[in-house]
Amino acid sequence: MIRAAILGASGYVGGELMRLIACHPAIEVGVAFGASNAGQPVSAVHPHLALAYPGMSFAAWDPALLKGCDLILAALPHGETQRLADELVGPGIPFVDLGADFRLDSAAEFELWYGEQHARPELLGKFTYGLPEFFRDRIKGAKLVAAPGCYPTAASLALRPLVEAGAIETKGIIVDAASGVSGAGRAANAGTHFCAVDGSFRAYGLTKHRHTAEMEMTTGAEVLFTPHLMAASRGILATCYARATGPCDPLAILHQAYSAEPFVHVGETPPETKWATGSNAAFLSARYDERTGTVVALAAIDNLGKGAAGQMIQCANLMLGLDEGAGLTNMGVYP
Ligand SMILES: NC(=O)C1=CN([C@@H]2O[C@H](COP(=O)(O)OP(=O)(O)OC[C@H]3O[C@@H](n4cnc5c(N)ncnc54)[C@H](OP(=O)(O)O)[C@@H]3O)[C@@H](O)[C@H]2O)C=CC1
Ligand SMILES: CC(=O)N[C@@H](CCC(=O)OP(=O)(O)O)C(=O)O
Repeated sequence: MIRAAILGASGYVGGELMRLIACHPAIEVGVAFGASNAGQPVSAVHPHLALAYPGMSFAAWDPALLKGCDLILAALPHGETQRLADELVGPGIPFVDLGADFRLDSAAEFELWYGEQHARPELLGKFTYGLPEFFRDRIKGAKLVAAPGCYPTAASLALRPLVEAGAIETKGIIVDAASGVSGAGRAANAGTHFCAVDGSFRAYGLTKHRHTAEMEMTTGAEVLFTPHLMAASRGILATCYARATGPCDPLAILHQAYSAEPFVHVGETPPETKWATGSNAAFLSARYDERTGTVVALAAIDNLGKGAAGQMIQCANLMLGLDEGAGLTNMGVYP
């Protein structure tokens, strides 16, 4: 078995990684690192995983514990992977990072969107962007992969084939996307606790959300992105609007682009976040509106699935030469 070290294992993404790995035929958890939860039993922090990890506790960070591990999966707060780069990159163990630290390949872009200097600019560009549907060949055999998070995954899956087909203009694309609250991590704050979210719906990060940079990098188009917070635990729905270059059939373009993709379903029915809950699936649809000359394209994913842990496992499978879908065969949970 391949032994995985998970950093941030006590968080929401970490828990989802451990849930997926519990059913993975070729990967097991070698060590699960926590920070404030170091020393706690896994079952105390992730009670739903009690049967899968009896007797396992979260370890405090110690790079010596990476010895004997064949894979590193990091789901840490922003900035932590830059700080730990020597310890994580140095040993040459295949490493999938879910943080945004190494997703962009230019220090200037990073500074522009994150408002801070990158601590390890020489490592930018050494990571492969972990969106298998577009960069599968580069991920296969890569040692360092930076997997995209939830919003860029959803928007890029919906838009990139339409840009590539020349069906939409590459200026003025609008992405309105809504996320479940788990997208903000386990710790609640004034904007994410129950009373703030229950029965409400709000936009945030107007015009400057940092994920805009990744959407532009992956689609090659100019994007105005507005994220919203929805009163649900999980799920992302991205609704994307673009001016058509002429009459087109965007649904046919998406069908063709993803016909061989194991985790992408293209259909006529506008997708719902709930279809993807607990799975690595992405559900897409699209229309051309003749009256306004607009294409509307939609993508629904689970932010913790295809938007996080599922994507990381899919990348790890490719990096390690395993079956791409290993450990990811479960369908969504519904209702
Ligand atoms: N939630 C989502 O849907 C998505 C999240 N991401 C990204 O994935 C990463 C993790 O997100 P998520 O799981 O939601 O976050 P959580 O806040 O739920 O979990 C964070 C994890 O990191 C640990 N941690 C906190 N501080 C440190 C530190 N200084 N050093 C080492 N470990 C630390 C925590 O340990 P402890 O709890 O023990 O203190 C916990 O295990 C973030 O970068 C996020 O932006 C990307 C895509 C989607
Ligand atoms: C609901 C919510 O707060 N979502 C987070 C996105 C989480 C995520 O995917 O973060 P990274 O891809 O940057 O790692 C946000 O908007 O900041």
